Amino acid sequence: MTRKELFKNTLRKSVHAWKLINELPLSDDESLMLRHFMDQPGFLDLHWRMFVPAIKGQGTEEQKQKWLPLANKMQIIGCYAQTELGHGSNVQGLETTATFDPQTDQFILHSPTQTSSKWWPGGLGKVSTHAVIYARLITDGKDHGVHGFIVQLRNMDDHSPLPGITIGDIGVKFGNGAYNSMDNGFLMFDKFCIPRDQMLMRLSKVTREGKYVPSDVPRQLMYGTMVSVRQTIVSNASIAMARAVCIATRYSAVRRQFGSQNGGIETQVIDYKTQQNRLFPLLASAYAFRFVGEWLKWLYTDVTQRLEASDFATLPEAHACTAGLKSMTTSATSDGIEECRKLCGGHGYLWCSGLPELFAVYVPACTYEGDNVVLQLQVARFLMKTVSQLGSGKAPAGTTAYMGRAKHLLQCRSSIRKAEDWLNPAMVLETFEARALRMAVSCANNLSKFENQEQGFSELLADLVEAAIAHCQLIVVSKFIVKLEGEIKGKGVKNQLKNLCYIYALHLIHKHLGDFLSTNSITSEQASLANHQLRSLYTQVRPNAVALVDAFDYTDHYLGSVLGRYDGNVYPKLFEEALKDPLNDTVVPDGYHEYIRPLIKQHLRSARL
Ligand SMILES: CCCCCCCCCC/C=C\CCCCCCC/C=C/C(=O)SCCNC(=O)CCNC(=O)[C@H](O)C(C)(C)COP(=O)(O)OP(=O)(O)OC[C@H]1O[C@@H](n2cnc3c(N)ncnc32)[C@H](O)[C@@H]1OP(=O)(O)O
Ligand SMILES: Cc1cc2nc3c(=O)[nH]c(=O)nc-3n(C[C@H](O)[C@H](O)[C@H](O)COP(=O)(O)OP(=O)(O)OC[C@H]3O[C@@H](n4cnc5c(N)ncnc54)[C@H](O)[C@@H]3O)c2cc1C
Repeated sequence: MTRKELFKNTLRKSVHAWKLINELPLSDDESLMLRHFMDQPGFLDLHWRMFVPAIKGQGTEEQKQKWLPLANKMQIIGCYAQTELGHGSNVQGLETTATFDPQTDQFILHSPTQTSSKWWPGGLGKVSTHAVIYARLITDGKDHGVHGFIVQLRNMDDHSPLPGITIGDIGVKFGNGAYNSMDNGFLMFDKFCIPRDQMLMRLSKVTREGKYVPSDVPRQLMYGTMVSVRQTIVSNASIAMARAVCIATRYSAVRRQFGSQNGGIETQVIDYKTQQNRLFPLLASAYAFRFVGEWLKWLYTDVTQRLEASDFATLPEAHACTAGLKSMTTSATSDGIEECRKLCGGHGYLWCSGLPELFAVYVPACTYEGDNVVLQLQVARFLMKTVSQLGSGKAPAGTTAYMGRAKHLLQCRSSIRKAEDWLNPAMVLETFEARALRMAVSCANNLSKFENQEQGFSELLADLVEAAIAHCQLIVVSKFIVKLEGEIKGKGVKNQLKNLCYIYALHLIHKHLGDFLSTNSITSEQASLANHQLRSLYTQVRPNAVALVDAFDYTDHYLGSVLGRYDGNVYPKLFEEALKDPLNDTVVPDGYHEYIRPLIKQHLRSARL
């Protein structure tokens, strides 16, 4: 499809989905499932996942009563317009202004520079009638920082932009199809007025007289919508990883290369240890991200209930966990999808493998809802704070509880003696805890050598990100182990999950061996025992690998991959797909008479001469 056709088709699908949700009707969970199978980014994502939650989280009761019924019936369509041309990560650096005018009781929204143009919001370019806009609030000449506002963008009769608003699509993005179904947009305000009651005032307020009343709760609650989406992105990472792994695993069982003596049957590529060493950790990651996603959903629900009761104690941890896990799982999944493409050899590069589009549509997850490095630095700040409070009497809790055992973890030596010890959950956990704590403490020690903490932080950014990743990996490993300790129906299933859990942990040790050795969390002998155990786990997973991806229960239609077909009938179907290509509509291609024939004839003529 052309961009215009793709966009229009996405409108058609979205509206059809909305109709089904209402007619059947579907519950919230079923609607989410429908979105999942629609399988295309579109304006509904931003309306339901960001616009509505922003009003719910930051609006007053009156604002919710006014706007939510309209939004819930989709009589207005909204998006989340925060990022600008000049600033995305640095939210405090946004430039759009919202100046209160006491004469008219309105805010005047203005884009003072080109870099202040809103740039990127999904659904903004062509669809949304409304947006939650983030802008600097100015009253009586004083800048109070960034706040949210509900703004109507387009005329409800003919969809034209309201006077004072310039709006459009930012253009084609990475890949063919992929995220181009979405109208990511730009927006400029030219002294555009909105009534005062359209500032989202649950946190801070502006009175009729123009007095600014600051929030009596943490101002970071304004970032709550991002926290909520980051949490869902972790579960989505598992879905995307599982999809790529399903394709690569099934195809690896079908594909044969080498290994036959005198014309016998060749080896299935899945039997090569190199293939297993690249594929099985990704299979394990798909499961691991699912379990940590379930746990994160619980954590998010818990913090939401606490916030409603004005208990803000766990907010920093919820922020660190959602930010860090969003970052870690999306980076691993993007890399994993690309690895799956390579695991499928040349055919993985074909569009009909399903992997190129999956990669193209998935990879912006490393950037949206917070650049992955910027988010790990938030985790690092949280860790540095926690380390600095050790010994102050305030015991670290939740995912940093292990830091409370700093004395032991800083000096303990791993008691792994034989390869099977690497299947001991306590020993594995302690190894990850020691590595994470030692990396964090080492950063904190290095930071303390700087007179200026912020300067030190800047200097040590790369180390801090590594410490943050180590902490996040510990969370994933620990939640996998907790899952195994819970009730799992069927001994066979439990055994398979156990194998995957230890593959996940041991492959991380192998991949980050430098960290584990340099922090003395393990010795090189213990590292080689881990490798030995990993190879043995691969052998145990091998006979069940295809069943473990069949368990994701993806239909062929959803996978959209010739290589990942359930029936393994890959080669005839590759031919079928090739023959569908428009280039094969004619035997002699368009352009032959114009370019190829004259070229060949010229050679023939010169040959005769
Ligand atoms: C084959 C075809 C397949 C098709 C498949 C289709 C499938 C598609 C898959 C996708 C499906 C669904 C996806 C879901 C839908 C996703 C839609 C995505 C749309 C994207 C939207 C966006 O991107 S919106 C914009 C997001 N922007 C950001 O994330 C900006 C990042 N920056 C920030 O968050 C902040 O500025 C930053 C945290 C970096 C710093 O903030 P700042 O105010 O400067 O604060 P600091 O001074 O650093 O910190 C102050 C203290 O506040 C703490 N803190 C910061 N943030 C929070 C928070 N959120 N909550 C709580 N506390 C917070 C911070 O830690 C500091 O604390 P301290 O104690 O003072 O140290
Ligand atoms: C597909 C897609 C959809 C989007 N949808 C929306 C939407 O609906 N609404 C919306 O408001 N926004 C949206 N965005 C914008 C998105 O949220 C931002 O692009 C994202 O937050 C990153 O910000 P940035 O572009 O400013 O990156 P930058 O911050 O400019 O990042 C550039 C580089 O600088 C590095 N960097 C930046 N700051 C630091 C630092 N402090 N320390 C170290 N390194 C740093 C980053 O790691 C990165 O390598 C979308 C983006 C994409 C790609």
